[in-house]
Amino acid sequence: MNPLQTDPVQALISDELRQWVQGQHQSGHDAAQLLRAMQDSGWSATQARQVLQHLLPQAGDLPAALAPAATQATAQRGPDIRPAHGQPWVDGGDRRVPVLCQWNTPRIVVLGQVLDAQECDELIAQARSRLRRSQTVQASDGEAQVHDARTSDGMFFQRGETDLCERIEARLARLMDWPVENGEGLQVLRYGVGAEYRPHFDYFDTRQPGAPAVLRRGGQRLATVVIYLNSPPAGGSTVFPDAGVEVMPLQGHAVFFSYPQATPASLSLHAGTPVLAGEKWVATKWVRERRFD
Ligand SMILES: O=C(O)CCC(=O)C(=O)O
Ligand SMILES: [Fe+2]
Repeated sequence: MNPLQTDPVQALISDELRQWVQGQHQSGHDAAQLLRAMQDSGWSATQARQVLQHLLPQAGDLPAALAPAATQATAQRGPDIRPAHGQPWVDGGDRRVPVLCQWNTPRIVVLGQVLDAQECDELIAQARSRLRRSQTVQASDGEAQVHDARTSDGMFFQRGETDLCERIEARLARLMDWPVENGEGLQVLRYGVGAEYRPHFDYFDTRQPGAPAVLRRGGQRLATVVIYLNSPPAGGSTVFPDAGVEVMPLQGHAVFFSYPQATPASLSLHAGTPVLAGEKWVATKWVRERRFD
């Protein structure tokens, strides 16, 4: 055991996870239902039970671990990037893409050279004149709003808007084994010195009044690919606080992560850390459950 972590269970519990468990419990979901939801998100039964027992001591004894067959039967196939037969790369259709690192819970895959330097530079050039201060989706009504948590400039391409977008989208669809039509258009972001994207989830919170409007087009988001279009001299990594993972921004590399269940138990909380020198440019692809029009 790591001598620095005196309570390994507490180390698993972020504020978001705590609030989610307590909120779900208060709104009538019992500990067994929460155990199932956490297992469906990829948690081991042992760790999920430890977390639930810590947060809901009043809930009493939890059921034994769910049989794997029970969770697998409810699990649906979603977008994923998985190298075959222990190979160090995945097939992107028009190129082999190196897999540098991968995690299972949460599912995170770090890829090298998804885009070459020329493609990165071209995408930046196509996006530059269309940048506007980035917005976030307003939870209350589904409208886009400028927000302090997100201090970048950004723009969206339509899906297939340029030959380059089409080529990148076909490559990403092949890598994720998920239809091009289920993807939102590429978003390009530029962060200057000090700009960041504070910890957030990419899925939509279905309890919010604005959710139906957002979900009507293509359903829930299931996964994200963030592609680094340049290499900032310092800062600008992508961090996953619940997974203890930090991905460094290097031109052409990318990080894929998925959240099959749209809850904090997905452990997909992530942030773009402040840029300390120069600029950071990324392209983000979000993919949905169904066709996105
Ligand atoms: O800039 C980053 O590293 C993360 C971007 C991100 O989280 C997003 O676009 O949703
Ligand atoms: Fe994000």
